[in-house]
Amino acid sequence: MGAMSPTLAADEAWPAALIAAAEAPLTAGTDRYMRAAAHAVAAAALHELGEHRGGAAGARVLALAGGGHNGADTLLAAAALARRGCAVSAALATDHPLPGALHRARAAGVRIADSPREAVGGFLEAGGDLVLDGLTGIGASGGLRPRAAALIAPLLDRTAGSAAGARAGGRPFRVLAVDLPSGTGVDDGTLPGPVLPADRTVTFTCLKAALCLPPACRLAGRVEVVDLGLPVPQGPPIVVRPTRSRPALPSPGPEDHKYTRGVVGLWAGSESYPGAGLLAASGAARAGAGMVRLHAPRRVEDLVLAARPEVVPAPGRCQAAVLGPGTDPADAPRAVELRTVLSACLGEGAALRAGAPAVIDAGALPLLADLVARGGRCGPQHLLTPHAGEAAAVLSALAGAGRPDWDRTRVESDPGRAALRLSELTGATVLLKGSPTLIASPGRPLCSVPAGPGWAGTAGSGDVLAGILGALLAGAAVAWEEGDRAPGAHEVVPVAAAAVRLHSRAGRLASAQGGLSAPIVAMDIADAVPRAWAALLAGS
Ligand SMILES: NC(=O)C1=CN([C@@H]2O[C@H](COP(=O)(O)OP(=O)(O)OC[C@H]3O[C@@H](n4cnc5c(N)ncnc54)[C@H](OP(=O)(O)O)[C@@H]3O)[C@@H](O)[C@H]2O)[C@@H](O)CC1
Ligand SMILES: Nc1ncnc2c1ncn2[C@@H]1O[C@H](COP(=O)(O)OP(=O)(O)O)[C@@H](O)[C@H]1O
Repeated sequence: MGAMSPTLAADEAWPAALIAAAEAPLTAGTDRYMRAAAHAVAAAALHELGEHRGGAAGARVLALAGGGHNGADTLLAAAALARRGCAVSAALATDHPLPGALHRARAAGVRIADSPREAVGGFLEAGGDLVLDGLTGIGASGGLRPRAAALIAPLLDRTAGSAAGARAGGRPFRVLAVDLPSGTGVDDGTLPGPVLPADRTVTFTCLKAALCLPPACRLAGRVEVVDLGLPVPQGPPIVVRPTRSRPALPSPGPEDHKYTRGVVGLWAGSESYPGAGLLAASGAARAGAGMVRLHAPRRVEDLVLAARPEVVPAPGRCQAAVLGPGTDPADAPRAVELRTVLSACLGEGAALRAGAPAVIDAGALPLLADLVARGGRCGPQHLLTPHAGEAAAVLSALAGAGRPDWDRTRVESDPGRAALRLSELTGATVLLKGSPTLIASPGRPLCSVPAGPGWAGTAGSGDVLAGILGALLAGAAVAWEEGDRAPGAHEVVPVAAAAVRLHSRAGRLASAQGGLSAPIVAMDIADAVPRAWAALLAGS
């Protein structure tokens, strides 16, 4: 291991097996790293107790510990809290805890319960303050085994919502997860069984997929990545979660003009959903498109031009197409028009430059599924933007007769796999929208982009995103056109991620009212894009 090996990756996740293999040469035969992990957990616990009850002295803490190193971290953290004056009980889910850690916990005054289940009951009856969840870490597989699950069951009863939809709020105690919430699918973010939602997770060295991918990541609370001095695994991560890096936003210079900034061709809106045309046009215009050319029925044109006189309702060259926001599948002539443009983007026909970048949204997704089922193939420059229901429909359409079907519930319970599968089947870059939005592109790690506040999940919000994507894609496509080449996934994903980050940040800024979050409408998100742009460029 070279001296320069990084020891912290706060935005990237590797599979558990690679993490374990990278750290094994250093951790064998020493408890130095577990002590460092325990120190970080205890510090976070003291912070939680400070917020929750004003201090640690006399606080009631319950440590749930399993038989692996994660349980040992937790017992050592419990010992540290006992030394700070907390009343700490440990409920063990194993007959074989790591002996050194158990001994130290006992010596520090941690009460090791003879009946772990009674210890949990006692914690609840006494109005306990903080649970340390150290049942399992990266060494776990499958859902929690019965003995561990029995320890969290009474705590879950005090947690708002069902097990799958549970959230940390609305209960009288805080939960701090060690490395990751026990029982989550470590490498895929699924929920194979019950999980105690955390208010906060202290994780070590790098992120874990369970902390980036829904539904598991929604149960992790605030995530903190701690540097223990252990090496980050070599090779590409499985998930990246871009929150710190500067996003791929263009910065036009004096030599630029509207055409070098990129023209968006927008096929959006219908008699039934006219507003989608305006929202998508606003997203594109606000996100720096040099020009937006609108292709829409007269009613939509009138609506858009009344609010956005800069939009051009005439055909002409464009660098990226946005197809489908608010288009009506029942409008047959319009479907033919969309299909022609879509076919050209896939390289079959002359309506648009062959292989032209495109955002394929809402009403255009079933048309795309049909084209791919007939042998068409997308490239990474084609961005599919389904929500879970639309992803299920496209996956089902492509699965073929007699193959196991995807439905919305299956997509929602394993969105990472759904996004990867959809990208594999189509060749496209897939943005599976939600909180967070997942981006899958051929040969790339999954990218998980945190969402704005829940208020951003409002009608038309996806139309605004489609417009923002179109603007950034058109801007990037100017260079791809000049080079007369199709871009690789490594060039497209940063553009897509930047657009989602802009949308999320705009949602957050629009919703912010005096430190709290208030309702917004989709147009508020479009209007806040310039502020979001500046905030992201400033690195704030
Ligand atoms: N090594 C070090 O110095 C450092 C390690 N670090 C920490 O160690 C963690 C990794 O430790 P680990 O490899 O021991 O695995 P861990 O996650 O504790 O779980 C294994 C235990 O759980 C059990 N178990 C398995 N599946 C289960 C299930 N479904 N339901 C219930 N139980 C299940 C399994 O039982 P078994 O299969 O052996 O019977 C075994 O007892 C890592 O996440 C980080 O926190 C850091 O402190 C850095 C320094
Ligand atoms: N809970 C949530 N928190 C934040 N953003 C969300 C949430 N749910 C959905 N979103 C975002 O809202 C948008 C909804 O898109 P979509 O379902 O296509 O809406 P529409 O078709 O009405 O425009 C997506 O960008 C999605 O990521």
